[in-house]
Amino acid sequence: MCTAATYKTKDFYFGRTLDYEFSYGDEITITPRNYAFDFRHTSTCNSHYAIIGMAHIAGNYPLYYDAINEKGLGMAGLNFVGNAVYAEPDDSKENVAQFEFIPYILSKCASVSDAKNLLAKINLTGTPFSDKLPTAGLHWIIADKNESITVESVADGLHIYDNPVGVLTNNPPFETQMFLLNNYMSLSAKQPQNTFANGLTLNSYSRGMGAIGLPGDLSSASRFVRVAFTKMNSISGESENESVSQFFHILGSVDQQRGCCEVSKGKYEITIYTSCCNAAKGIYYYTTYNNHQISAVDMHRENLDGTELIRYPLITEQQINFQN
Ligand SMILES: C[C@H](CCC(=O)NCCS(=O)(=O)O)[C@H]1CC[C@H]2[C@@H]3[C@H](O)C[C@@H]4C[C@H](O)CC[C@]4(C)[C@H]3C[C@H](O)[C@]12C
Repeated sequence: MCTAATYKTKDFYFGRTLDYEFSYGDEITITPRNYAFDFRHTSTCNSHYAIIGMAHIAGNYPLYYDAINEKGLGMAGLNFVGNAVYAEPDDSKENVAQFEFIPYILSKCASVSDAKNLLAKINLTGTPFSDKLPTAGLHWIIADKNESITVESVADGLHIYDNPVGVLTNNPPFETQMFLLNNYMSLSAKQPQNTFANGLTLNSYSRGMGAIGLPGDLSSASRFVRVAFTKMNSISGESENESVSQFFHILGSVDQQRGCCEVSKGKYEITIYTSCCNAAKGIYYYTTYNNHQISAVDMHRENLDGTELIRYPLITEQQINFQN
């Protein structure tokens, strides 16, 4: 399972949890402006916006899971297994392989509005990266400081939805996730009023009773509701530390602990990493399952006019701050 979320204070923040039972070998990867993107079906793109995000690098190619570009646009891919259906290449459109969808959009678009225009010309194909890395069944969230959209490629084509909550999880399809929110419209951050029935006295005996009914399990549909409620009721200061801290708390509401989600005998899905990008400043913050200390890579501390990928392996060991 995975969850992506957006958050706005003074700056715009974008991130996700990556939940899985194993890691492909992920690195914070900066693609500078002059790295040549050899897109599979279209021409090579020699000059583009710089990108920072989490990627598995294969054959010097950044296979991004989630990233932002220097213009403040963010994009993340989340599992959509069983529903994702990609197209065959079509000569009348710009064919983009699913593994290059994030770099394709982030290298060319400065905003969601740009992305919408480009998406109208795109045919998303199932072309695999290699026989070792077959096609991943995903759907995507694309967001900037003003708006978010969800992109789903399904049996009847490519769908682009406005995403007014700015969150995404996995199955079922996004429209159904949004519809299911109707079931939770009476939840509140405030204490509830007794509307149960006339003539019966009921009392709020604990704080937090306005959100009784908020689902607590790890299913994708439940995480969607939980993170939407948490994010949309979130209040924090506007400073960088307060904003980043609050963002990790939002995604902390859907954190996955080893042992609670068995995917096959003895194998458990966990939150491998949690990311939080300051999309305005080009900073990628992250924590990992075993390291809750926030680490960060700032794209603007690198030469963004270069031609080679810049890679930072994840710091996965906890650094406990002993005070005595
Ligand atoms: C497994 C990851 C998604 C995690 C997730 O959504 N878990 C939820 C599980 S479930 O639905 O609830 O069962 C996805 C997100 C991005 C994916 C990677 C990126 O798409 C980049 C390449 C794409 C290649 O086709 C396959 C390898 C790969 C390197 C992908 C491996 C894997 O499918 C990743 C890492």
